This record gives sequence, structure tokens and C-alpha cells, in this order.
Amino acid sequence: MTDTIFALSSGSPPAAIGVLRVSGPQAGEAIAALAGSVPPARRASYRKLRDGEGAILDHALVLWFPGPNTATGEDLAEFHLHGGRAVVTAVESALSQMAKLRRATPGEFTRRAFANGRIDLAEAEGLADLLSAETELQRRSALAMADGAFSRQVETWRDRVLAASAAVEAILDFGDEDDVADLPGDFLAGLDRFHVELTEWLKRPRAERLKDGFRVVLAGPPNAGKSTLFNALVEDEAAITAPLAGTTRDVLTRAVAIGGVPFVFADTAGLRDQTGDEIEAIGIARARAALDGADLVLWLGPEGEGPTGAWEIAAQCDRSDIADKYAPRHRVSAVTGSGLDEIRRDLIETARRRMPRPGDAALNRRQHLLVSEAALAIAAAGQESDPLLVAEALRLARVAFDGLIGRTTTEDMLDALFGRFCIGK
Ligand SMILES: Nc1nc2c(ncn2[C@@H]2O[C@H](COP(=O)(O)OP(=O)(O)OP(=O)(O)O)[C@@H](O)[C@H]2O)c(=O)[nH]1
Ligand SMILES: [K+]
Ligand SMILES: [Mg+2]
Repeated sequence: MTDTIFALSSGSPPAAIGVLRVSGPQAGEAIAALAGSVPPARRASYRKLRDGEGAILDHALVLWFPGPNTATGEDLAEFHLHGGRAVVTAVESALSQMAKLRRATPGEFTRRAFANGRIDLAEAEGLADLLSAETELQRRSALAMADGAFSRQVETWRDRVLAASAAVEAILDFGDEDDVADLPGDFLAGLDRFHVELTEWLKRPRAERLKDGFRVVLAGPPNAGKSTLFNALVEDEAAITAPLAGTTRDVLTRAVAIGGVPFVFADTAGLRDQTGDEIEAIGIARARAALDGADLVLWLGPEGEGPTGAWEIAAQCDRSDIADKYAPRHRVSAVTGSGLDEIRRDLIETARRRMPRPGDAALNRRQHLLVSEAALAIAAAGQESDPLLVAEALRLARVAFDGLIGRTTTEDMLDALFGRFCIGK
């Protein structure tokens, strides 16, 4: 029989309220033991909670949700306690003394919800992202995944594959050995459209951009004011600045949200071809490596002289010795602060364009891989003329879609996913 699990699902005490959740077959008994009896279902009841000796533990709101129509799919109880450390500990220890009750492991409530079919895998992944979301953009994208929008999309893809498979099976069943009927032209056109649609999804910006932040690398010739601008953008005197060319050597990164968009800024060594300084040369090599991983280069120098191929915004600081030699997109002054807001606005707009749109479900690495597998299989199905091979390609596409919503999973994968949750979720 399944264990009954419990955990504090609200933040760590002390807090105004501490919500203890209990899920599993003994949840009803647990509530009866502490609150005297099982209260009416799905309604908050005010009760005195007592330990085994009858001593009062707390006055609490108690909720009883009989399964299977609950968040976990099991019987579920909630105790809304006074959120003091000793109160929570006392009720937890009373629960742990009951037979077949134990503390939940991280993510175990959600894992049970998944095991009982209350949520699918894509929704669980969205939920994990939602709980770790720190910016508005992250929150909205995670919510789109968690509320099942993407899962519904996958179900329609899966239905299309099943319908195509059925059409091929019919040909296989009724065609005779020597003269297998051809697949109809509109069948192939349908697969083609399907492939195009999947390819469009694959072109969307990836979820990792949202999670890790939009990577802006500040680069340019030595002494251009990179570190000074970096400090202004991250609002911290993080980098050393000095009138001496070649001050910065290490790549310094800072994550900050600006206008609800998660950014990671990187300050780098000034780029120059000749330097007698061995350490500066290492710094320059590191700067070039950082540029390779940039989503955007904020180039402090003449426009167009930045790294080829990289997307760049050019800027120039207002120092008299470097002023007015060219016309950069932005002029900034770390001294007066002028131009900084314009740069911030430009960064936000650029990042928004190149990140998942608010409210769009963005594919993570695992999902992206499975959608590409499905797209490849659909393309293969469209190119085969042997119905047997078409049927096999369609089967592979279905397996990929099944993997997206978790009809096929491995224990390792589930451990990794649910381990991301905190205890009590
Ligand atoms: N007037 C003015 N001076 C600036 C501005 N930005 C930087 N400076 C000065 O320019 C000098 C170089 O600034 P840094 O930020 O160290 O330049 P850097 O590009 O990081 O230099 P390296 O790391 O050596 O490549 C310092 O003396 C700064 O005070 C600015 O916007 N206006
Ligand atoms: K400098
Ligand atoms: Mg510097």
C-alpha cells in the first residue's frame, strides 16, 4: 500500500500561516486523529488540533479533500496552522508518530499527481519552471506550459499521426501482395504541412533563454568604458574601472532583471591584437570565447567593427578623447547617466523580440529534441513510397509525441524532474 506523506507546503517558519499537507490513504485518519473528526469535504473548518494525549497543539483551519478528484489524485488533507516554528514542529511530530505516515521527499506531491494522471509531464515541467520563475517573462511562459496549452497541442499532433497511421494500415490491409495501392496525394501533402508546422515550432526561441537569461556581452577596444557601463547596467560597482587600458582580464558576469526581462551581462577584456602582457592576452582569449556565447554584443566602439556575424548594439561613452569619431547607435555617459535609459530600452526590446513571447509555451532542451525527432519522422514518412516504411516512420513520430507528455518515461528522468521541486510541492 502507498505511504501517506506530509510536508509543510508554505514557506519556512516563522510566517503568519503554515500550511501542512497530507496526501495518501491515511489522510482521513490523520485529520480525524488531530481534529477529532473528519470535517465536511472541501470546506474550511476551524478546529482545535490535539496530540495523542489530548493536549492542544494549535487552533487551525482544516480542509479535507477526498480523492481521487484532488491535486494529487489521492485523499488529501490541509492544516492551516499558526506559522511559528514550534507550532509547525509540534504538528509535524504528531503526524510522524502515526502509522504509515512519513515526511514527503522533494516534489513527491507533484510526482503523485503525475503518477495518478492529474497532470502530464509537460505540465509538471511547466510547474517546476513556474515555481522557480523570478521574472515576469519567465512566469508567463511557465504558466502557459503548466496550464496544459502545450499538452493540448501535442495531443492534436498525436491525433494527426494516429489518423495518418490508420490510413496507411488500411492500404496495407486491403492492397494485395503484388499491387499495393499508392498513398493518395493529399495524404502526402498533409504530411508536408505537418512537417512545416513542427519546423515552425522548432524555430521558436528556446526555454533556456528564459531560464538562464538573455546573454549580453560588453566588448570593444581597451579603455572604451565597458566596465563602467557594465557597472551602471547591473547597478553595482562589480567591475574594476581605471584610466589604464587593459584593466579587465577575467570575464565578469552578473544576472539582473530589467523591465521584467532576465539578463546576464558579461564584462570582458578590451580587444586588441598586440599586447606584451601575457595575462591580458589570456583575458582577450576569454573575451572572444564569451562573444561566441553571446545572444547580443553590446559593442563599445565603431559600429560594424564588432565580431562578425554577432548581433550587436553599438555605443560610445562621452569621454572627450574618444568622442565623435563615428556615429554609434547610443551615446552614454556614466558620469551624467545620460543615454543609459535609451540603452536599457533597446536591450529590453531586443531581448523581448528574441526570447519566447509572453504567454507562449517555450520548448526546453528535452522537448525540443522530441519535437525534432517527430519532425524528422514525419519528413521521412512523406518521402517513403513503401507503405510499410511509412507506417514505421509514423510510429516513430507517435513515440516522440508520447515522450513529450510522458506516456513513456524513465525513472531517472522523473527523479531528475521532480527533484527540482522543493519539499511540500
Ligand atoms: N567621461 C566619461 N568617462 C568614462 C565613461 N565611461 C568610462 N569612463 C572612464 O574611462 C576610463 C576607462 O573606463 P573602463 O570602464 O575601465 O574601460 P574598459 O573598457 O572597461 O577598459 P579595459 O577593461 O581596460 O578594456 C575610466 O577612467 C572611466 O572612468 C563615461 O561614460 N564618461
Ligand atoms: K580601463
Ligand atoms: Mg574593463
